[in-house]
Amino acid sequence: MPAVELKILDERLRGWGLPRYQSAMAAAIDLHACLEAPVELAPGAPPALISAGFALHMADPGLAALVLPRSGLGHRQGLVMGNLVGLIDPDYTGPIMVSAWNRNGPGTPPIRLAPGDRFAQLLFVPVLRPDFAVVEEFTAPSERGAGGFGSTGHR
Ligand SMILES: O=c1ccn([C@H]2C[C@H](O)[C@@H](COP(=O)(O)OP(=O)(O)OP(=O)(O)O)O2)c(=O)[nH]1
Ligand SMILES: [Mg+2]
Repeated sequence: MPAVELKILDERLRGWGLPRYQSAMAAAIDLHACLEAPVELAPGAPPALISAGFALHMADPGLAALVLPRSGLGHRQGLVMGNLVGLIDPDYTGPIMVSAWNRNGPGTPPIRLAPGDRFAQLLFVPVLRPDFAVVEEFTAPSERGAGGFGSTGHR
């Protein structure tokens, strides 16, 4: 696949590590928190919008990227995304931003983030963009029909 253009917006990334896969088969690249100073995310506080310090131009309608929590931080510490999943469009050329949210309940300690911390990850995904045929009735029968939301049971 052709290389995706990437612009470094924060020179500190050159020291922290340019966007890269952390292992031979890692699916996502880790994002560094491009902060000026450490921040504390208090439980229940609104998410903080933090730059990942670079911009992309995927320029391919068949491509997009998702901003996801890192499993360890999300599961153990409660650091997740305020938008749950961030979507980066292939025509977006601004800084990759991460909505960092402490999902823990009241009375728990704040989550501390320091400049350069790897605090989220970016997963590239293929995108399908079908055209739509507006119809009055669906042409083909469907075994499921309108059944959803647990209609097939639990066991
Ligand atoms: O976590 C995120 C989510 C979005 N974006 C950027 C890239 C994305 O392409 C753009 C728009 O995102 P989205 O379409 O999800 O948000 P919107 O609220 O619909 O904004 P817009 O009206 O600009 O499409 O914002 C980020 O940098 N980080
Ligand atoms: Mg949008």
